[in-house]
Amino acid sequence: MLSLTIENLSFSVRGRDILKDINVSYMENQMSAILGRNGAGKTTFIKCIAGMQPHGGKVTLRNGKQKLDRTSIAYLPQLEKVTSSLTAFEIVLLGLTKNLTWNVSDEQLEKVSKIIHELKLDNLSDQPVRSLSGGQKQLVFLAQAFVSEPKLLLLDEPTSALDIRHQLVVMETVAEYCQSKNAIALYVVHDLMLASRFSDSVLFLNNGTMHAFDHPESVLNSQTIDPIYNIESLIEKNSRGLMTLTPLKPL
Ligand SMILES: Nc1ncnc2c1ncn2[C@@H]1O[C@H](COP(=O)(O)OP(=O)(O)OP(=O)(O)O)[C@@H](O)[C@H]1O
Repeated sequence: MLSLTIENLSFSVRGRDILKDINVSYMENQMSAILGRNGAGKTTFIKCIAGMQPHGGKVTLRNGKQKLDRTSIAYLPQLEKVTSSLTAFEIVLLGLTKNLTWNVSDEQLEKVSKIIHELKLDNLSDQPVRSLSGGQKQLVFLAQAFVSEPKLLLLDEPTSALDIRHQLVVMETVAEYCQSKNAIALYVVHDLMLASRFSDSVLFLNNGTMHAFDHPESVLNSQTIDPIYNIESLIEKNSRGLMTLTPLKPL
């Protein structure tokens, strides 16, 4: 059984606490949203887990008794403007850089073709990524994250700048990946309704501390949300039992 355990995770810069004593754990097949205001520490949190940021405390990714290292983790940064003239195929191939040499093997090319096919990107394969739409780019970079078959996906705002349909496509693709590979996905997101729809748990960070960590239905309520964002909101359940949030006013 795959598990990710985070104990007393802390990070400070010049005496300022950016993250303080975060304790959370996740099990395989789980998707979990990381929520909080701008500057709350969300990106720093997933960078620490990815091993990209020196930190205090302990992060342990384990499959049964076996400890897994960074090669089992894929990190997808916030997509800035992509200006690369590499093709979609080449971008996905770069997801295998840990194992790439000057000679790319048929097996590696086959892996790339397979994931491109699974994400229905075949007809974009030869196009430079800079020519693709935001949604298409996001899927290409997800394919890059998937191609090494990581056990832990860390996604920083994978749905930002996407229309509603592409948000659903991306989130469903991640959910299917977690189920089929018995993986864990943590994703930073600002859309609370998307978090409620695609999470087994949500972590609310507030000024670098853990404000709440629980099932979405226990956490996504006005008592938790309003003080964090300093707003007044109306939160209701619709006929399908899913959350709807109407922001009423800033306080
Ligand atoms: N290496 C660093 N040196 C100095 N300050 C840092 C460093 N890393 C993060 N910070 C600060 O820590 C705070 C949290 O940053 P972080 O990017 O993690 O926030 P965030 O919740 O992801 O924000 P956003 O929603 O705006 O993307 C910010 O004030 C940021 O400036």
